[in-house]
Amino acid sequence: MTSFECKGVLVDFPYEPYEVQKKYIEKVLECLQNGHNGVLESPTGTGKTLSLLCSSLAWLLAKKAAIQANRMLPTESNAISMSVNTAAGVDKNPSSAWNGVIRPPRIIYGSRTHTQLNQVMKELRRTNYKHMKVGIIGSRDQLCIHPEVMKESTSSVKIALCRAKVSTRTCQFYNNVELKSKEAFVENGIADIEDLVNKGKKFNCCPYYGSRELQKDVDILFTPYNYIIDPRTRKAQDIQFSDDVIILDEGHNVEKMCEESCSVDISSTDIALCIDAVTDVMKQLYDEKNTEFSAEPIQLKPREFSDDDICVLKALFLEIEKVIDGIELTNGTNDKKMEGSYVFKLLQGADITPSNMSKFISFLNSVTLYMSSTNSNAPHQAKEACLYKFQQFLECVLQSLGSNGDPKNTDKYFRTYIQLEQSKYKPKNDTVKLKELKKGKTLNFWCFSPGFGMRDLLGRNVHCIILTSGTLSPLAATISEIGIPVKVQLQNAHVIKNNQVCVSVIKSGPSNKPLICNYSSRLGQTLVNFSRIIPGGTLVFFPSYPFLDQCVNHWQGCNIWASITKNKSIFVEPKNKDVLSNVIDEYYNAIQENKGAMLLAVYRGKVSEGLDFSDWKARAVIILGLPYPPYQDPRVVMKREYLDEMRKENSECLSGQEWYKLEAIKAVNQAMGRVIRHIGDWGSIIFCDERYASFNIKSQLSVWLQPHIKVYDQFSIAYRENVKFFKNSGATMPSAVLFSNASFDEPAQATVLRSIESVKRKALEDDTIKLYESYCDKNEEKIEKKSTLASSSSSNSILKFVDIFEEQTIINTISESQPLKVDATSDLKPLVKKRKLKIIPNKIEHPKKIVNTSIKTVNYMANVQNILKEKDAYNNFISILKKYILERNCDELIERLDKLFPIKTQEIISILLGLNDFFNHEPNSQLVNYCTRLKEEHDVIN
Ligand SMILES: Nc1ncnc2c1ncn2[C@@H]1O[C@H](COP(=O)(O)OP(=O)(O)OP(=O)(O)O)[C@@H](O)[C@H]1O
Repeated sequence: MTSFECKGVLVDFPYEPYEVQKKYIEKVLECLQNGHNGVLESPTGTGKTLSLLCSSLAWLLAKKAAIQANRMLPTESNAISMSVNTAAGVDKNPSSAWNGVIRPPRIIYGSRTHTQLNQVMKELRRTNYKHMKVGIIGSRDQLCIHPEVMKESTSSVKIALCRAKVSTRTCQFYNNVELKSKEAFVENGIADIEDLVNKGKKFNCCPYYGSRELQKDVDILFTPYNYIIDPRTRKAQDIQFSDDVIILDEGHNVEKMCEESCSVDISSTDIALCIDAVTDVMKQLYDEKNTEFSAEPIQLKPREFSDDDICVLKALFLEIEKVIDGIELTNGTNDKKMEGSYVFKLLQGADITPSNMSKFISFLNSVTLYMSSTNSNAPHQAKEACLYKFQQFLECVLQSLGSNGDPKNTDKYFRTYIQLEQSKYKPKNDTVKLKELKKGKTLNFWCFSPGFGMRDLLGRNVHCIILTSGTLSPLAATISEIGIPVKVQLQNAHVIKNNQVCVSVIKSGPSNKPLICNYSSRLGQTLVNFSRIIPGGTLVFFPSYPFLDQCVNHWQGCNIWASITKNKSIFVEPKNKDVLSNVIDEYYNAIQENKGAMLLAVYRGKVSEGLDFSDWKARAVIILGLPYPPYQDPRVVMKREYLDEMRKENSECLSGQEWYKLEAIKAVNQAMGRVIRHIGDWGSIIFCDERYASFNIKSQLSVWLQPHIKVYDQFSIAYRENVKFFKNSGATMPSAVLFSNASFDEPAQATVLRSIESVKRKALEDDTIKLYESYCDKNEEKIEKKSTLASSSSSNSILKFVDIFEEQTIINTISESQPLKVDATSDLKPLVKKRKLKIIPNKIEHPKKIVNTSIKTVNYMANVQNILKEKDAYNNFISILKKYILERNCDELIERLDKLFPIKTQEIISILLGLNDFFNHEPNSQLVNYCTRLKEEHDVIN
């Protein structure tokens, strides 16, 4: 543990701080002392979390001391008082007082997920501040311990059921909150969600409500940041600020979340279910009256509305349904783009206006409460959830007026978009007829300004907001989007040395054709090559799931997939997040088994953030394409249009096109940040797309990475550089320990490693060398074994042969120094000379064995390409071949070839005849006869 002074504040730190940490801490203190907002970027692994925790809590102690000192020693001239006041900084909201007593602020620490917060809490345990009062906010999903509520599958039903039990005081755990929550939840130590649940069970006390009670009195409150940003969640959780400091860690998604949390939609089906819900309530009211005379009256919550109210509500929903039905969509596009306030006009048609909306919302709230307390069967709950959804819709629409209730805000920051309803969920019962669904519409109310939500947050008596992440580049764009005044900025360098990262932009693939995302074959061959030299884990990012699927299908249909799997086990990020953890476990296991693994994932997906890919879990990230948002997507179109309008008013605002491009870059920055996770980590970032060579794109990538970028025109040179990198780093980096010897799940592995004395370090290096040798030996063995196979057997699959043709769109003679174009370990005759690759610590092995290659095949395809010239014609040739192989219809083959080559030169006839060489196992006499005939004709003519 070390202590140092920064801006008059004494900061205790568990390690000797890195230079970048000192800079970071200084900026945090600048924000806290002056009440200024900050946007701070510091790459992953630079120890942001510790810096944030130690600096903010050190400042909080100074602030508390200042409050105390001012109470005891009110004279400004007092030296002690002056120094603590300097450290504490300005009193931005001097009115922050509880019961007349000035209350110190809280640090509200928001991160994206609870998993990330658990990591933060682990870091807190390492510090001298671990004894400060800690709170955590969780949802009912995470904290509820009532067996009946827990077994429900959807959050909205859980909420409804919980609220019903609380309001009728039928939850024993809730009933114990008042008595037992202090005993259960207040004690020394940092309790995470799991601890709260365990304590709740032990004391029979509700962790959700119990922990909520105590949150007002903590020093630091951990919460997923949607609880801070989303106004509706804030309200539901009763989160109020009082001169508190808001930290939004992992804040690269904050802009999106701000927009999302202020956007809503409602569909015709939802309204139909609301009508059903109200009809059910009417029936219930009728039954209620009848049960008054039954022998055992049912316990009901006293309702807060009359029978007449509920009839009015039904009439209102019928009116809304009519209004939505009556919206005329634009011919052709079947949608309608309108200004934000259009929603108010629609609602006015059903007599819902801004002035009566709040009343209406609380009326809806009492109806849903009544429903949840009286009936809990599934269809009933689905309807109740829709009623709740409509209530949320209205709340969001009302909030669009802003804190000052100005209708101009709605038009300035929001847009309405109406489209035909996509049937997301089918009605389970007869309540909604299908034909009604078909003509249904969805009313989207979208916020396009993250600044709207951020300004709202800032206006709620907060001391300052610090937005931080490893990837906020380009900073100016981020600041422009969040739309609040930002006085403190930082873009930190990395803590790693130059030899720990290799960044290559590769402009062309192994076949020397430009690398760009459309060509799955070229990308596939690139991956085949890299799969041979990257040790441990490799992450490959794709711009979208459809493109990922397309590549996987294509590669599985040819030899690419098989070639990669010989070097690495391949895993694909599933769309369903429930199975993701299994896939990740298997990926980790495959890496531990020494063969290594490759994980194909999508930008903005689960793999691109939040999972641990330190050390061997990702020694390389391969970047494919540029993940622009879907250009035609209505929301993307409207966001671009919105920004262009804003740009006219404010030249500092991003234009639609700028935003669109930056969205792609931000996703890339996030994905490539997976590779270096701590000071001892090392790895390669490989951009497989020529567009990254352009200044415009390069200059938007994370600042720390830019000096490392090397652009390669030729694949072979980039490949060799990477071979060298893996050889050198593998041999010299201390953290290149075999993780099978270390605890795989321990994120602080690096820290442990760093503390290993130099003697042990030598042993680690030896381990590293062994690891490389084992990779190398295995690889070599495989190559030798399979090469023999390949040369001894003739092509056993013509279909594969055709695929190879398709993959190898260019077939030039390849020098031995070049990387491989085709996998020599495949069952096919290799098309090119193959270099045997061996990675050893001190030198790169040069090819020893050259597999006999079919130059004839190479030349053949080159000739076909030469003659056909046009890409379409060449593709047609391949498809004719494929079809023939599948269907064996020789007449059709000849007929189509005849058309494809209308002029029959000697060369063309040779080509056609030459085809037979590739049909080794099935000589095609018809083709031979056809060619003979052509030759005779040709000879006659000439
Ligand atoms: N000065 C230091 N010396 C040694 N270890 C440190 C130092 N600072 C932080 N660490 C440790 O380094 C590890 C990596 O830091 P951490 O993950 O907090 O970085 P980060 O920048 O917060 O990353 P992320 O972007 O993922 O939040 C942690 O285990 C942390 O305890």
